Parts: sequence; structure tokens; C-alpha cells
Amino acid sequence: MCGIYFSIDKSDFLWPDAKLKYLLHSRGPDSQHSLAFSHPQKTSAENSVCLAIQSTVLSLRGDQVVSQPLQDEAAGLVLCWNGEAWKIGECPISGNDAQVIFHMLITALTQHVASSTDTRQVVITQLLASVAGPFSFVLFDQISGQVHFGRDRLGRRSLLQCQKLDSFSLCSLGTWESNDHWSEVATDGFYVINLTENTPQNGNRIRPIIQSWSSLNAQTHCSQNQNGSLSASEVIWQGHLNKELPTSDSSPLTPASYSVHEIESNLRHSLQLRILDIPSTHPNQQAEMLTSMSKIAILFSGGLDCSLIARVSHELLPCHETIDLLNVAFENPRIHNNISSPFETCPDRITGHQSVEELRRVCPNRTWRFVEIDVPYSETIENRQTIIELMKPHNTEMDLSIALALYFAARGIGKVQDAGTATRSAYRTPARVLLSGLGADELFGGYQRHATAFARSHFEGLLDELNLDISRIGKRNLGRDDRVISHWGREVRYPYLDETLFAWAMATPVWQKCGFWTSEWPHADGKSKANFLEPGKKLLRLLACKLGMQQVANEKKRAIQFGARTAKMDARKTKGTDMLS
Ligand SMILES: NC(=O)CC[C@H](N)C(=O)O
Repeated sequence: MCGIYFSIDKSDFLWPDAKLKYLLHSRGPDSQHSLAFSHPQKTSAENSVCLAIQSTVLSLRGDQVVSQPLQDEAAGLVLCWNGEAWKIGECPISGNDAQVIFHMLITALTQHVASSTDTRQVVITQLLASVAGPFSFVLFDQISGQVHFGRDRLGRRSLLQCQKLDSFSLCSLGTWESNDHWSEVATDGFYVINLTENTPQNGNRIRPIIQSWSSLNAQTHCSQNQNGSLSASEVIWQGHLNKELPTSDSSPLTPASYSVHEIESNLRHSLQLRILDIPSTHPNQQAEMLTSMSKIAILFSGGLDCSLIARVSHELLPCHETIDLLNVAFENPRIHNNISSPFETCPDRITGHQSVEELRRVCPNRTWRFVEIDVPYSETIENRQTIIELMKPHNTEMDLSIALALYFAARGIGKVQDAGTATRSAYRTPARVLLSGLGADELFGGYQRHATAFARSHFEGLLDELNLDISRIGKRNLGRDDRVISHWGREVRYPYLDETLFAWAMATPVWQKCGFWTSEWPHADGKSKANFLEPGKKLLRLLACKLGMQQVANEKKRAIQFGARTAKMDARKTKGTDMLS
């Protein structure tokens, strides 16, 4: 993952302090560069604002490191790009995505050098709004004197902002020692600051103006009228949750349903973008060494969502590529006081072992490296403060219990069992790309509250709950998770949050995703063959069955903090929603 820092100040160049610099470097260990500008560049320095820009890069696309910030003096553009652009519209991006996007911006804007600020703004935001993939960015357009910034609509990458009387800063992470007040950049649109109108000298604070998705979609309509083509951003995001209710003619979900076939193909496409073409970080390694060096690691509790990712990845990756499965287990003094092996009794360790066994049975020609990451309580305590700072501004007990599990999983240091013996050797995953099953519960009704909503008010209740989940994904926790995971110079990717898969799931009727049924819907009688499976995420369960993973298909949902036992570690009576003290 990359790091972004961008500050605008009335009189000084504000650079990140040593600690923030170190944190930015941890996210982007491959390159680190800075640029400084005064704007507008008038002779009278009093009218200028100072821009200090710094980017760090974790290089994951193309065959060489592309340093950032990207700058083109002739076009007057500077770009900090954090994340991955998989597609622009429907066109997949190959090579380095930051470079591709930058060139597209330059080409589009060169035709509008003399155009009004508004036109340039529309050109920039339309192009960036049509990017599919997880990202955050800051773009400085010197010609119009505008700073654009934002995050993808699902908020998969972090970007924080800090407003003061005389300055405005953006950064992937915040500083928490001073009185700075950092908050997450919202994901309800892109933002723009007009430096010429908005300088702090006018006595005003710098106020970014939002360009909401709905206004961007309206603009897209205009461009559609002009050139006849429909932009992917519109296709993807105009869609609302399909709230259709089943009738007596609707067919229930069975192993032969079209939706099982379609989710398989969507997941495969999503994974193709995310796991093929990952550059090797060790160009000088010998070929035999390279085959055992995993390029991807899966955050692996052994549950349904991550096991399915593992199973489908197997079909896409060459057989000789090892896949690492990162499984965390914590010593929790509230539970473990007298147990000799606290880790082996952890629920996710038990499920992890079972699911890797099933993977090995079903895909025997692949090396699955099960990495046991055991975290003694002393290590939890040692790292607690660092994790609390990384996850801020999130600051509840529940945030911490989730962040703890992600932090240690992403660190990727554990033990692996040596082939044919009972001994375990120390291991650190070299993979820089991590895959997570997040999003499957929201899209396919996997949480207990979905079942509760159904029990209370049938499909209507379930649809309301699903709608709520989908609408708040961008606002929830992905920025937090990015800050915690990227600290280890690795990047997390979410196959279930692929835009096309997401749009498909929204458009698919609820009875083709879950197996809930009522007596008013006679076709879906509970005795049918496929109904031994739980109703939550039934579509994914059927796919697991189809791919030979019967046992995984039956896994029950378990929240990460309970599976890894990071919840409620001390004797105090706390609730998940309590603020950290
Ligand atoms: N990890 C990142 O955010 C890197 C940005 C860009 N995708 C690159 O690989 O260069």
C-alpha cells in the first residue's frame, strides 16, 4: 500500500513529523518522494499558499517501481495515487495503474487547457469516478488551482483530513499526540478545494466542496447523451438493491440455480484481477526458490468466505505457486488461565485446520502453507498502543479487538509444520498481497441479524437489513483495516467487494442469495435436498459444495474477534461499543 501526505498552509511548508514519516514509509517501503509548491506563483509571496506533498509506494503493478508523486510540468498536474485501479469503465488496466491513470488525465486535460475551471473539474472527476478498484488519491491541478481528493465509494483505502485555522492536510494516517483533529474523508463523493478562491488569507478556512455521486452520475448522463456510451461508474452505481419478493412462481435456490453458476464466474473474474500479475519482489531468486515463495496469502479463519476464495484461487494460479493461509489465535487470559495450549483451542484454529485439510484433499497438487500465528498475551499488550494509534480515529473496544486480529495476521509471522514431521519452523510470509473474505456477509446475508430480521419480518425485514449493510459499507471500517494492515508493507484485497460482483449481488433477487423461506412460499419447502445448509449465504454454501468443499459449506458464521479470541481480554466489564479508555 502506498502512503499519501498533502498539506496546504498559509505561510509554511508543513511536512510530516518523524513518526508520521516512519508510518508512511512502512506503508510504502519501495520509494519515498516529496514535492513543494507555492500557489499561485505570483511575485508577491503573501498571496501564495504552500503545498507540501509526500508519497511512499508499495509497488504492486507493472515491471518496475513507479515513484510518486507523479508530476507532469507541461500539463501542470501532480498525482498521489494509493491503491489499485483494476478497470476504467469496462477496460481492464494492465501495467502500472498509477501511470495509466495519470496519462489518461493528462490526455483528457490537454484538450481543455484553456477551458474553464468547471470544465477541467468535470473532466477529472468523471475520469476518476469511472475507476473500478480500491483507491484514495490527491490530485493537484496547477492550471485551475484546484486540489481534488477522495476515496473509492466503498472506502477500501484510508485517507484522513485535518483542518486548522491556517491549514488543511490530508494523509493516509493521522498524528495523535498534538491537538490535531484528523477525521476520515467521507466516501459520499469526491472533494475539491479551489486554492485561488479559498486561500486562508481571505480569513476563511479552507473548505473542500463535495461533488456527490448523484451529481457525478448526472454529469455522466450528459456525456452519455453526447457520445452514446454509458460509463461503467453509472452502470455499477445507479443500481439499487433488488427488493423483489418471491411469488409462488419463483424457483428456490438449488445447486442447479443460475445464480450459483453466476457467482462462480463473478468470483473467478474478481480473483483474476486481484491475484494474477502480481510482480515478483525477488527478481534475483533462483527459479526453484521462487516457486515456494508465495505471492498471495489469505486471511484464513477456515470459514466459508475465505475458504471459497482459496478454492477458486487454486483454479487460477499455476499449480507450483504456494498459497499461504494466515491463521491467528490469541492467548486470552480471561479464557485461558489454566490451559496449556491456548492457541490450539481457539475456534478459528480448529476450523482453520479442518478447512485446510479439506483444501488439501480437494486440491492435492497445490502446496497450502498453513501459517499458525500464535499471539501470547504479552505481545498483545506490547503492541496495543501502536494498534490503537493506527486504527484511529476509530476508537472503541470492538475496533481494537478486530484490529488486533488483523494487525497480527498481516504481520505474517508464525510457524509452519514441516512436511511429514510434527515439528514447526518459524516462518514469515513474503506475500505482499493479502486476500480477505470481507463483504460476503453483507452481500449474501451472513450475519445473525439477517436471520433475526427474517424471523421478525420475513423477506421485507431481511431486505431492509441488507440494504442498510450495503449502503454503509463505505462509511464503516475499511479505512481502519487498511491503516492497520498496510503497516506491514502489504496490501489487502477484497474479492467480494469487486464492483461487478457487488453490482450483480445487488441486482440478484434475495431468494437467489439466501435460503430463508416461509410457509407462504411453498416452493421453498424446508425438506428439499439443498436445505441441509444454513440459509445465511446459502449461495456461497452451494458453490462450496459444487467445488467439493462439503465441510466448508456448513461452516457457521463467527465474528473474527470471537474466532481469534481477541474480544474481552481483560477482567473489566466492557461492551464492544465502549470507547477505549
Ligand atoms: N500499493 C499502492 O498503492 C501502489 C500504487 C500502484 N498500484 C502501484 O503499484 O504502483
